[in-house]
This record gives sequence, C-alpha cells and structure tokens, in this order.
Amino acid sequence: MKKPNTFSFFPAKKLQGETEVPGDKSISHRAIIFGSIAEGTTKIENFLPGLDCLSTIDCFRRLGVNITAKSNTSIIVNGVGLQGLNEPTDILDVGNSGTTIRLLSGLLSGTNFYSVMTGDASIRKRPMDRVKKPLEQMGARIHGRDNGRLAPLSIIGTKLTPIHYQSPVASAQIKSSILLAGIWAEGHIKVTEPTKSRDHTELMYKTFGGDIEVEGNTVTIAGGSTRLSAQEVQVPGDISSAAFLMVAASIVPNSEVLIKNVGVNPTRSGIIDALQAMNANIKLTNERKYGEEPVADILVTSSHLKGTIIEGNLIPRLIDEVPILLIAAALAEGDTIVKDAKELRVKETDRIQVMHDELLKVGIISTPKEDGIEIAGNQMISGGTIDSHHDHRIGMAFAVAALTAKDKIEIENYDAVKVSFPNFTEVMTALGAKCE
Ligand SMILES: O=C(O)C1=C[C@@H](OP(=O)(O)O)[C@@H](O)[C@H](O)C1
Ligand SMILES: C=C(OP(=O)(O)O)C(=O)O
Repeated sequence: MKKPNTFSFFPAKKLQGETEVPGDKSISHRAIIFGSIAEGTTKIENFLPGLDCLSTIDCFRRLGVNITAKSNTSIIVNGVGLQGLNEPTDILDVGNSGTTIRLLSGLLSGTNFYSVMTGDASIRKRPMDRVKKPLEQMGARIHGRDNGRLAPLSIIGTKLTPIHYQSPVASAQIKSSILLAGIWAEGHIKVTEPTKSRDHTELMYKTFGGDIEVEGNTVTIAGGSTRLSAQEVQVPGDISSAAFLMVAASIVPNSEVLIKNVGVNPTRSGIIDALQAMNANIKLTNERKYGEEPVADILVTSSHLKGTIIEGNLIPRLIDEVPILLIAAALAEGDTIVKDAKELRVKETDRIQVMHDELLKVGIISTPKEDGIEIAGNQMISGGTIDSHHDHRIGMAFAVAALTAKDKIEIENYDAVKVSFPNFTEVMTALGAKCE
C-alpha cells in the first residue's frame, strides 16, 4: 500500500516538449508587498500560486489589504498606501516562507502598530537575528525566542532612522528587509553586500516609482515621504523551478525541452552558467523584458556533463539550485566542488547535510564541508526511498534523480513541492516522466 504523502518517480527514456514553469517566487512575493503599499490597483499576471506566496497574500489581507483573485495566477491588489496598513487582529502566519517573515519584519518595523509573525517548524528554526540586528540599528523594536534569534517575532512599530548597513552575507532577504524598513525612515538608507544578491526588490521599487540608486554592491533609497503607485506586473517564469527541468533534460538521453518565458535576471541565472561550464547544451532565445526583468525561452538538449567548481560570486546567483546541481554532479564525469555556500545550512533544511544523507540512500557518496559539499562524478543512482524533510527543493531534486536511476525513487513528504512548484508533477508528466 502507498504511504500517504509519498510519491514515486521512475527511470525515463527521454524527455521532450515545450513547457512553462510557474511564476517566479521572489517576484510574486514582492508584487504583493509593493502592490499593497502602493496607491491604486495593482494587477499581477502569472503570479505563483505556491504556498509561500499564498502566505504573503494571507499576511497582507490580515494587515487590511483587499486582495482578490481572478484566477489562481491573476491577482488584484487594492493598494492602501504605506500609511493604510492596519494592526492585524491575530498572528501573521508565514507558513514555510523565509522571504515573507524577513521582508515583512522590515516593513512592519516602521508602522504605528503591534504585530506578531510565526511560521511552520522549519521557519521557527531559521535565524531571524540577521534582520533583527540591522533593523534595531534603525530603531526597530523586535522580540523573539532565544534572545530574538527565532520566531515567533513580535514587532512594536516605531519611528525609524536611516543607516548604512554593511551586510556580512549576500542575502536578498536581509537587503530587502532593510530597504522596506527604509521606506519609512527620513533620509538615505544604504545597504552594501559582499557580493550582489538577487535585485528584484530594487527593480520593482523603481517600477512602482521609488527613488533608488545602485552602485556596485551598494543600494541607496531615499525614504520618508515616498509614495508608490500601482502597476501591472507580469511575473516571469521561475528560473529556480526551470532548473529542475534544465538538469532533467541534460541528464536524460535523447531529450529536448523548451522552457518558455523564464526570468533570466543576471542575479539569478548562475544555474545556466554552472550547467554550461559542465558542458550542458543550453540555448537562450527570444530574449526580452517584462518591465525591468529580463526573460527568455530556454532550450535544453541532453549532453555529457563534466564536473566543475561552484564558488564565490556564483553562489548567490544559484543558491537555491545547489540541491539539483548535485544530482547533475553525481552523474557528470569528474569531481564537483561547491564552496562558499554556508548559507545552504540555514534554508528550509540544512541543505548540505540533508542532501548528503539523502544522496546516500540512493547510492551516491558525497563529502559535506562546513561551507559546501564535494561529490565525485560517474556515480550510479540506485532506486530507493528518500525523505524531502518538507523541503520542496530536496523533493524535486530526487524526482529528477529518479529519471536516470536504476529503479524508482520514492519521495516521502512529497507535498512540499507545493511551496514553489505546485504543478511540478503535471509538468514532468507532460514531458514524458512517469510517476505515481
Ligand atoms: O529574497 C528572496 O526572494 C530570496 C532570497 C534567497 O534567500 P537569502 O536572502 O537568505 O539568501 C533565496 O534563497 C530565497 O529562496 C528567496
Ligand atoms: C530558501 C528558499 O525560500 P525562503 O527562504 O523564502 O523560505 C527557497 O525557496 O529555496
């Protein structure tokens, strides 16, 4: 009998066809946030109906914003303006979404009301001091468990002052949290990062009429009297979701897959660079822009992959794609080394340890390091049973691994895929994958 919330993927002969992936998760969150604090009616098309983005919608509804859905991907946000947010009558539940809790921490710090945020078991283990610390330098009043390090977080809104924050990590969540707090503060707010993280907040702030300057790794906004105006946002396909299909089409022989309308913002497209360095056949066509965001169609055909080193500035450009890259690496010729990626330890799971443990269950040997992982190539993936540990990217990585395995791979806690790629099963099946 099939165990509940368990799903199996089988070895595949080829993957073929044209497909699309759901809207970008980072951009969908930001469209709800900026739509809510702008004045007027924002229309969002190709919104990601993943659980994380639905949590962001739920939080803003509780803050008094009227958000309606024409369909699950077409959303109308009736913006209330920055001053129009209301004190929520209950706790805001961010579910599994680190982006929601960290970005909202910044925004809620500058209000004139009290709010409390919490989330699932994974969220309540992830570090929140990385945003609490800079926000407190701006005057924010934030409390949480373990001396403020862990959610639930309670925030007493207050008047904020500008800072120039030198972030110790390249994190778009830290940067965006400070910038969203900065909108309230009178003066210039600056964030400098060691290397540039994804810049969707900066691009969307500009689109909504915000005053922003970017010079190298430093972003400056002028806060205080900012008024943002409603926009029509077309969300590009999520490159982090497309990554599973890119690796799948690369490793399954005789495959040819065209993924249409994918966001290829250079701060996110490290997966393409890494796979190309591994000898993948990837071509970008039909390059254009949705607003400020670059978009392209991505054609992937099977190839003989080789190992590579993934490090330095490349890491923030593909941080969420490391689990799926490890599947490609296990099958490639030669060793692959991932380093400078300590951030992987504080995602939905410790993605270094969990990948190491789960890879072993399907016969793949890897060596976890404090800041990365090493994996020898030319390994055979056996069948087996793995646990996603409720981490969407782990679950999908092993679904792709099964396509070239000796036998089926059973994935426990498969439901996690709904966090970022709710129709993953349907998209894979349409390309020729078999699952049950
Ligand atoms: O800002 C965002 O939308 C995100 C930033 C990244 O996290 P960090 O800021 O913690 O690197 C990424 O891992 C996450 O999936 C989404
Ligand atoms: C790390 C992720 O998201 P978040 O931090 O928003 O939970 C992710 O989607 O891989």
